[in-house]
Amino acid sequence: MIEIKNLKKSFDDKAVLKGVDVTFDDGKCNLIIGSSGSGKTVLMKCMVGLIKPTSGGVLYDGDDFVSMNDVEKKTIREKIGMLFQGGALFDSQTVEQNVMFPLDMFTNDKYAKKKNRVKQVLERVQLKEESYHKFPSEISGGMQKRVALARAIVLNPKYLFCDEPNSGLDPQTSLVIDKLIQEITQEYNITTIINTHDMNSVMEIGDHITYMHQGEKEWEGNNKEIILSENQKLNDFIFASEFLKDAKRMRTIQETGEIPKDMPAGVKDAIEEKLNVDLDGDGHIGSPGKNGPPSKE
Ligand SMILES: Nc1ncnc2c1ncn2[C@@H]1O[C@H](COP(=O)(O)OP(=O)(O)OP(=O)(O)O)[C@@H](O)[C@H]1O
Repeated sequence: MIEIKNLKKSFDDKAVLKGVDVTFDDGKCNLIIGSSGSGKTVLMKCMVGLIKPTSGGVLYDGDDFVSMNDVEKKTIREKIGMLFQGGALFDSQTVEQNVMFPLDMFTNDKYAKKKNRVKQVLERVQLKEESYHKFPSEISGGMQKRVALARAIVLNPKYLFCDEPNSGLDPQTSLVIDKLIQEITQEYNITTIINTHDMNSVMEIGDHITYMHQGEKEWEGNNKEIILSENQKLNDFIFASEFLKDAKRMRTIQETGEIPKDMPAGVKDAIEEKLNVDLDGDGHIGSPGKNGPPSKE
């Protein structure tokens, strides 16, 4: 668990974070959303120690990272995995070498043990052995993201930070990467924080969503609550963003009664709840057995 306590950050006299309080739980995909300049990246950088906050706390399982000395901070950093925007793979190293890099840096393990661990995580992200000796330029964008994810989890992190994990990917590949991050988060009970602009991700894997607006936490909730939220700023943000296409789809559904084939299940369920109708005829409003009232048949 990571707790952010009254976190403030100013650059000169410009307040960028104005006292943020939020808790990110284990085993959950915690998404941070908000328009450009709202403070998402500064918040994430304060959490991993790349920026020193002006005041407030960042508690990793109860221990305040901000007030730790360098040795203590190192023990926390060793438990953090990071998936950078664009993947940030080393172009001149093979897939296997890229994933082995953190093991070379932070462990004294023998080569055979490291190789075995690399194989294990590459298998976990479903990368075929034939790509292990390829260079990043020789594999697709989706495969590069898998490699970057494998590298982020190779040291068994307790906390995983992902900055725009879907940037540059098509919607279908984005969904695959989202699902992979979600599965890994649940499987290893990781506290995962994802900075994203992708509303499909919000609907698919948003266990907990923090909406940032002008340096403040304006709203928090899950992917069902976000659709039903009456928060005006949040709704303005949602409808001004990529989600517009889903809003349009919603209108299409209302007008024609047809669900677009490529609509993610989470979006469909949320729209069912918003409209209070069973669009796909599965006998439920929202996801079966979990959310929403039973359909009125
Ligand atoms: N090192 C810095 N020095 C001065 N101002 C900064 C610095 N880093 C960020 N800022 C300012 O802080 C504000 C918040 O920036 P931040 O990068 O956190 O936004 P964001 O929500 O992540 O936006 P985006 O979605 O575009 O990445 C912006 O006004 C930015 O100019």
